[in-house]
Amino acid sequence: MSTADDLVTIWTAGVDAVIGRRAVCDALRQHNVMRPDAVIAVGKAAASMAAAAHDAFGPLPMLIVTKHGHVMDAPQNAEIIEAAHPVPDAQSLKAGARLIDAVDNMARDTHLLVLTSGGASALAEHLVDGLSLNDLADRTQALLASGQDIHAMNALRKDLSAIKGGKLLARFKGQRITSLAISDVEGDALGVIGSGIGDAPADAPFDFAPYIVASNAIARAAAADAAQGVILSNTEDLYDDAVALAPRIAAQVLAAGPGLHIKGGEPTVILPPNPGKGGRNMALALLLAREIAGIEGVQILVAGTDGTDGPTDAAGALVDGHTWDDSGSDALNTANAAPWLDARGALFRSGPTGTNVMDILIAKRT
Ligand SMILES: Nc1ncnc2c1ncn2[C@@H]1O[C@H](COP(=O)(O)OP(=O)(O)OP(=O)(O)O)[C@@H](O)[C@H]1O
Ligand SMILES: O=C(O)[C@H](O)CO
Repeated sequence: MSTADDLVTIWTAGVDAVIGRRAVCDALRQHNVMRPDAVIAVGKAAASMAAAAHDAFGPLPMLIVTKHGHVMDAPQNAEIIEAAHPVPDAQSLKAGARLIDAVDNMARDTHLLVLTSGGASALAEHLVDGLSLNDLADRTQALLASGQDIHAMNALRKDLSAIKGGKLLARFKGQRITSLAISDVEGDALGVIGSGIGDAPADAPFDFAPYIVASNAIARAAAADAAQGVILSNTEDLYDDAVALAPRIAAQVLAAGPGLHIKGGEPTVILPPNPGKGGRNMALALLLAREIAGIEGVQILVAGTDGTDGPTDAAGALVDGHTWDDSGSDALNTANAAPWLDARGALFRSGPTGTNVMDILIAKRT
């Protein structure tokens, strides 16, 4: 097996350990979750998470809200709304209205199972008074280009929303909510994942049982287990601007001997006006390619665990000492890493994965 295959194999082992269907299936068993009366699933992993509920309990009233193209595992009886990501569209508002309608109409003895995963912030929305869809789309575009981290972005999103930050579940008049979430945020807080669409207000009158069922840490541990080589580091420290991260990561890898480094998190990027095509993983990969240019025996894979990096069809990229040439500077300045990396065979396409635990980087030095 080539080194490139090794990195993809290790990354894939990490992602496989946190697939929605598997994570929810394990959690339902571990926490002895009783059969719910209804299921609401929102996020990029919603279909996969909902499939586990169907596996465990059979057909149930189910509403799934997910990103276009991420419906592969959805149970047949489920109502499915596909919406845009990362910038909300009219479908996101349709999803928000349906979620409100569904929760409002639940009977007093209802046990509701809520399944949340990353992407939910964009995929479902009900606007506060005075805000239009265009306003929301413009504000979201500006936020995404600003280089702010997800905690800062979602604090703002909660203020603009009538369903985020516990507001959807505050409407519930039933008996019990079990809320299972796959975390794609630093610190794994339910109130931040999907801007807290699966969270309940502190004074909720119903029984509320929240659990985080998958995370970046779990995926990285599984990746480390699957690796043959020596693991030199396994850390969740990809939380900075990609421009600042690249030299730090390269220095760490080059200073260490042969072996593997695994990193998790979510780098940020500041986009120029009218950016080209790319994502934060591709931007980081391109910057790393420049750092390791001409050096033999180093390979780095960095990719989003949901299978899509920014508005592209690839998860990320795999670079080595031969990837970089000076035309890469232009791709960096115009945020156009996707076509540049694609032309060099460096893009990594996994397809939608059924999970979303931020990004994973694997660096190998031989
Ligand atoms: N041309 C580009 N080059 C680099 N990064 C880009 C480009 N276009 C968009 N991005 C970045 O892609 C990010 C959105 O990525 P993506 O669609 O993978 O969502 P995400 O952050 O994983 O979403 P969520 O957290 O909601 O699941 C934004 O932070 C944005 O800055
Ligand atoms: O949807 C969101 O808000 C992000 O993916 C974080 O969960």
